[in-house]
Amino acid sequence: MKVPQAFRDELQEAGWKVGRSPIHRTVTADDGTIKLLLKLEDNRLVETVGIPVEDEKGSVRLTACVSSQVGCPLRCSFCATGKGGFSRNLQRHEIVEQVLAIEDLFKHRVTNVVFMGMGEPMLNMKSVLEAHRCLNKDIQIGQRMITISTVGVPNTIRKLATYKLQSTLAISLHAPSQKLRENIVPSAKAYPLEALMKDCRDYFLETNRRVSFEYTLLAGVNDSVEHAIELAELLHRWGRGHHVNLIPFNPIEGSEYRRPYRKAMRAFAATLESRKITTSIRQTRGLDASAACGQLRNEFQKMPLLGDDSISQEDRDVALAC
Ligand SMILES: C[S@@+](CC[C@H](N)C(=O)[O-])C[C@H]1O[C@@H](n2cnc3c(N)ncnc32)[C@H](O)[C@@H]1O
Ligand code: SF4
Repeated sequence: MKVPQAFRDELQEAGWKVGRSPIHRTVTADDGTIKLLLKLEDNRLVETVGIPVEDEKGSVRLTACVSSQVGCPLRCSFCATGKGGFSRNLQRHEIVEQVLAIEDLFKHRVTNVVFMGMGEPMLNMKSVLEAHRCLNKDIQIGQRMITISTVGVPNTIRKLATYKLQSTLAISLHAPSQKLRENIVPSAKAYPLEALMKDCRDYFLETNRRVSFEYTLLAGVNDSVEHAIELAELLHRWGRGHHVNLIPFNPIEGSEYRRPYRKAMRAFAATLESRKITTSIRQTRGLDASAACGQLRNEFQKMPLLGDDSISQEDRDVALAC
């Protein structure tokens, strides 16, 4: 697909060079998932994943999993991106061109976009919202087909609510209690769980869009039936009709975590379902393509932590507080 003219004009007006970052590497999995590394103008590498899924009628849904930052400063304990360090925020055209690269590679329109690649979108809200606008208005991807995933950055969910997007906000929760969450997600210290849940409830009241919750299952850490019961109680305290997406841990190099057995994942899901919380277990795709987020980039590039000044002092403070 060609770069849309409106997008090209917009970039030129803004004084940006209209170009496409070349593909540095692609890795293709047996299930058709393709992970690619784009080489940015400053030689930094960023990961994007294309995930094709064929429905019963034979039509293909193509999801682009895009990055919002080069690396991530938030250092969640199970995430290869966090372990690889942080370099800089992506600009809007660097986000949009990931989608175009996926379209070119698959020779198919991208139907869904998820901000679940490298980086924390809410630490780069301005570019993410500009890219969102471009994907929706210029590339004609429906707002409801776009998901923004965040581990939670103070004050950003309230701000996002004011835009009244029709897109899905997904919160990476990973634990039903503050203590456990802090162990898994260091940035939770700066944003207590109850404050995060309150902001999610307010987001729903403001936008009428239900927030969905992601929960990466780590064997022996957060995957017991007791954890599921506690999670159901937490969610019911803060609203109704929640959806939880369980993500089996994708092993990363040097990690102490393990992926739970299928039986434990099913028991966790059944416990939530029996408490009226709709639950899905994310199918692991492209595992054979070193698919855990950030892993491929780490193989090709080591980066300095917070070594760049394109992140604002405010965001840097949040990152360093973690
Ligand atoms: C890479 S993050 C990017 C978006 C945002 N920073 C966030 O945390 O929601 C997207 C999702 O990938 C998940 N993730 C990261 N590393 C993972 C791993 N090794 N195994 C399973 N899920 C992982 C995170 O839990 C998060 O829900
Ligand atoms: S899970 Fe998200 S917030 Fe956490 S380190 Fe990875 S990219 Fe950053």
